[in-house]
Amino acid sequence: MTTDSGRPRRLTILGSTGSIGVNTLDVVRQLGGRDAFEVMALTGNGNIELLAQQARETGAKLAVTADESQYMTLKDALFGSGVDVAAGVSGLDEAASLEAEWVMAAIVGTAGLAPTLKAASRGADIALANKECLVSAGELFVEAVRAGGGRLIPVDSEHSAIFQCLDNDQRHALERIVLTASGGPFRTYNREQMANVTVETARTHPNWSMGLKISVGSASMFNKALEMVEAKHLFGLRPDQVEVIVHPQSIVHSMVGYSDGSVIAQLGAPDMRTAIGYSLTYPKRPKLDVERLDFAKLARLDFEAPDEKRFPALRLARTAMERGGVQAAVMNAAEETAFNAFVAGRIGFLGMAEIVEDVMERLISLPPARTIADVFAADSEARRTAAQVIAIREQAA
Ligand SMILES: NC(=O)C1=CN([C@@H]2O[C@H](COP(=O)(O)OP(=O)(O)OC[C@H]3O[C@@H](n4cnc5c(N)ncnc54)[C@H](OP(=O)(O)O)[C@@H]3O)[C@@H](O)[C@H]2O)C=CC1
Ligand SMILES: CC(=O)[C@@H](O)[C@H](O)COP(=O)(O)O
Ligand SMILES: [Mn+2]
Repeated sequence: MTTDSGRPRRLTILGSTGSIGVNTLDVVRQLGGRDAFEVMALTGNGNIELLAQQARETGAKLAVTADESQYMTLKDALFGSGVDVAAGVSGLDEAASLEAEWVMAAIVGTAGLAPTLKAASRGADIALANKECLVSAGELFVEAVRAGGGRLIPVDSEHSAIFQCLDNDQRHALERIVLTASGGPFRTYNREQMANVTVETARTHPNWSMGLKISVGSASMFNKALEMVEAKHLFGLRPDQVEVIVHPQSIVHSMVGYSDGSVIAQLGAPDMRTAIGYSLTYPKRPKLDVERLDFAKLARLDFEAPDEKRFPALRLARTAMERGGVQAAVMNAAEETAFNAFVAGRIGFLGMAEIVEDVMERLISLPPARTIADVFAADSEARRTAAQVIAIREQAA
């Protein structure tokens, strides 16, 4: 995919060693590899072997590990390759600063916010997989992209679907969006069954192959909770315009409802390369080697109302959106902290939502964020509070 001047399009992948990162590199290969794209920077964290391999294969200018202690390992792995190496927060900043026209934001969690903001502020098109940017920083993030002059192109499958279904000429007639949710591996479990699940079962998504954090988030439906807030900011919606429907097959990726009763949906196999490819070639569509839907084989598509009693994350997202201010940033940071505690075996599966709710109540009076620094402050406060709540629960147990 060359630019108008015929030179390869420059791109950077923040989080190239993760599930989205690997899929992005596959799409880049399918669309012409080095003939069509110039890879400026690739970043990872702990998976140094894969990062070095990707950097060599793509001829990246710069490879960055977020983990400073891995700097020498990465340097050694790339010895003689001509790839520059950097590490830590400053390394991520350097990666985001290189002149790539298109940046895939695929770092997991709030760690992705600062480098994505850096790329946005210098005017890069942002392909946004990292939903946490929008959940935490909301309008401030949208404004940063707007001020930079680049485009914000959603990659999250549901938001890509809505983006594909939204006709800008009909914006005035948009009534609602309907986010589909698989329901995760515990869709049919009762609360007693959910209380004792392991990380291994929680990370086993019925349809998608994804990183650990988002997979567990699908199981608790905190992924959908984050996506509700993400959608609100991406498409400028009121909270009551954001609906969720459980759709166990993950074939309908989401829908847009208009004032004449029409509902436009985007369908496809559960394969992130479609959304990634669209973000890379938008407004054109790429030709991709992904599965085509066979409707006769599919035979049926099911839908059911979500159960907010078994999955309180959805209720918490609605509360966060209605309260506004930094409540969504608090929800996001508390959830990340609770997720880490679940993975570490310190709390049970249901404890995650309980901790998030507790932290949101404790921090209900935090002032709204005027700047990104305020967002980071709220995020830190929520992590501190969540850590305290977890410690109190452990003492009581
Ligand atoms: N996976 C999917 O299909 C989808 C993902 N998303 C979103 O995309 C983002 C990435 O998800 P996914 O690819 O599944 O996640 P993964 O866990 O698979 O990958 C995360 C990436 O971030 C890097 N990373 C981890 N910790 C840090 C850190 N502290 N600082 C900098 N980099 C770090 C990892 O490096 P390393 O591996 O080297 O340790 C890896 O490159 C998330 O926000 C997720 O919600 C959205 C829709 C679908
Ligand atoms: C691929 C993607 O975008 C994920 O967010 C996926 O949709 C998770 O599925 P559920 O959260 O609906 O289980
Ligand atoms: Mn999604």
